[in-house]
Amino acid sequence: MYRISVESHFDAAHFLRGYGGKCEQLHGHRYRVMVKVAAAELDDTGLACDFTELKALLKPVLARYDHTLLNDVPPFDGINPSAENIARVIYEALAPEITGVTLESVKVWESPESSAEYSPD
Ligand SMILES: Nc1nc2c(c(=O)[nH]1)N=C([C@H](O)[C@H](O)COP(=O)(O)OP(=O)(O)OP(=O)(O)O)CN2
Ligand SMILES: [Zn+2]
Repeated sequence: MYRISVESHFDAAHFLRGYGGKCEQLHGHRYRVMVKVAAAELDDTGLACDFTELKALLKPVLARYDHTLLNDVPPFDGINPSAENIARVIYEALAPEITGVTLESVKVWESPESSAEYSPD
């Protein structure tokens, strides 16, 4: 099995409703996002999945959230924009777009020290 990943980022503000601490206040992050896919075989070019194509699929998904207040952007107007929820929402947006390889997980960093990763199993 081959596993490959691409990374990108977006900048956004958020707050965590009901958190009961400092993160309930409006603040911002440069969110780093890693997408991992797996493939059993390589194509004739020797690629499991073209990094460029994968990044092109990720770009419009992250553009929905870049330079926004996440709490105003669906579905985060209804669920908290935690790193966990952001990772799952990005996974679910990407999954239908990815063909020929398996989308394994999406990982979101709020800071260099703090991240959440979502995979459906
Ligand atoms: N499991 C999670 N815990 C927390 C999340 C989250 O998404 N998932 N988010 C937050 C806040 O968004 C907060 O911005 C991040 O908290 P923290 O890393 O503690 O804050 P700092 O970046 O200011 O780090 P310091 O080490 O305190 O400087 C909280 N928890
Ligand atoms: Zn935060």
